[in-house]
Amino acid sequence: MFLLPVPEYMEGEPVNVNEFQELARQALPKIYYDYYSGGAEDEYTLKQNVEAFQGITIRPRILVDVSRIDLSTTVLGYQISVPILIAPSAKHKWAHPEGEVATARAAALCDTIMILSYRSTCTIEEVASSCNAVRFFQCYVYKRRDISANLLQRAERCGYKAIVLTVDSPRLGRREKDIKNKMVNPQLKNFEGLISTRVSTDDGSKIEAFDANTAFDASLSWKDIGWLRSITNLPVLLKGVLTHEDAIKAVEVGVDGIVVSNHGARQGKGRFYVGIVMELALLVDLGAPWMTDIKATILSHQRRFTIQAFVISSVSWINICFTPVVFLACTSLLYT
Ligand SMILES: Cc1cc2nc3c(=O)[nH]c(=O)nc-3n(C[C@H](O)[C@H](O)[C@H](O)COP(=O)(O)O)c2cc1C
Repeated sequence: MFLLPVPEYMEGEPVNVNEFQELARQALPKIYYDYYSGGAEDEYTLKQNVEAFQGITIRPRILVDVSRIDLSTTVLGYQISVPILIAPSAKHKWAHPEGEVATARAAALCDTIMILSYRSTCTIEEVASSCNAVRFFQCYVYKRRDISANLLQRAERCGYKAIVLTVDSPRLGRREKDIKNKMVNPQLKNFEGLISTRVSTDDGSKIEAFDANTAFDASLSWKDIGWLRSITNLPVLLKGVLTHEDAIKAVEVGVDGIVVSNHGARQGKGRFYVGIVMELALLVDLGAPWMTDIKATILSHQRRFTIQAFVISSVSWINICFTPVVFLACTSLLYT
């Protein structure tokens, strides 16, 4: 009988993804741990995200030759080793001194794509020069459009391959833990000389001013995709789509892909992950922050995708526009 070799276990090493979360809780100052792990308001949607994942089961088929498994796929034509991308997440330096540069190196090592957050703690240029990972750049649109244009054009010059426009946050979520911790948003290097990003909860401002609510352009609408197209030649993905109506609109305005996401329940009460996927699954942004078995998720995702293809089969162009991919966030917190 053939037995798989058991890797030597080092005392204290995590063997399950949930253990990383506990290690992070022990290692990080509470204010940062709460920032990374928290959700908006009463965290009801966050709990729903996690529970939805726990409810997913796999319908295994037997006697299939699995001696050679190839999980590689392509996203926007870029070959990656597994259908998992690193989702944009802000402020990696709060978890590790090397910040997003280390995350980009991890992406390169795993042969996948990193989406750099607009609100990163390393600059667009630092991350670009750190390794040869394929990188996308996530952005928000500020009232000061010149600032958004500045960052997008820098990303394009630095060889980022796509723009991921996050559209689920006309106003930022009210994260109660951050409010209680009196979290202070740092001045982000990408914005130096452009705008102050430093905001604190104890500077006399109201809770609504806690984050970038004063800077975000709440009037952003479908017509502005044209504006985005006019300032960049890169493909545009929309992140934060939660209904089939909006997915269809996204295709109509000519975006190159969508990311189904409720922002990890950080920006209010978007519909939770499984509910979204039952409506449509195109690019799937995982709704649970910590997963126990990534492979199981990919398999179940593919099964759901098949179901979705059936549900939306009358809208045949959707099948050719999108690649089924699982987006994973928080990777830097776990691995840097
Ligand atoms: C600490 C943290 C920061 C995030 N920052 C951003 C961001 O700057 N821009 C963005 O579009 N999404 C951001 N997100 C949302 C993620 O891209 C992703 O949608 C979310 O984490 C859901 O995936 P998960 O539940 O597997 O973590 C952030 C998520 C976390 C946890």
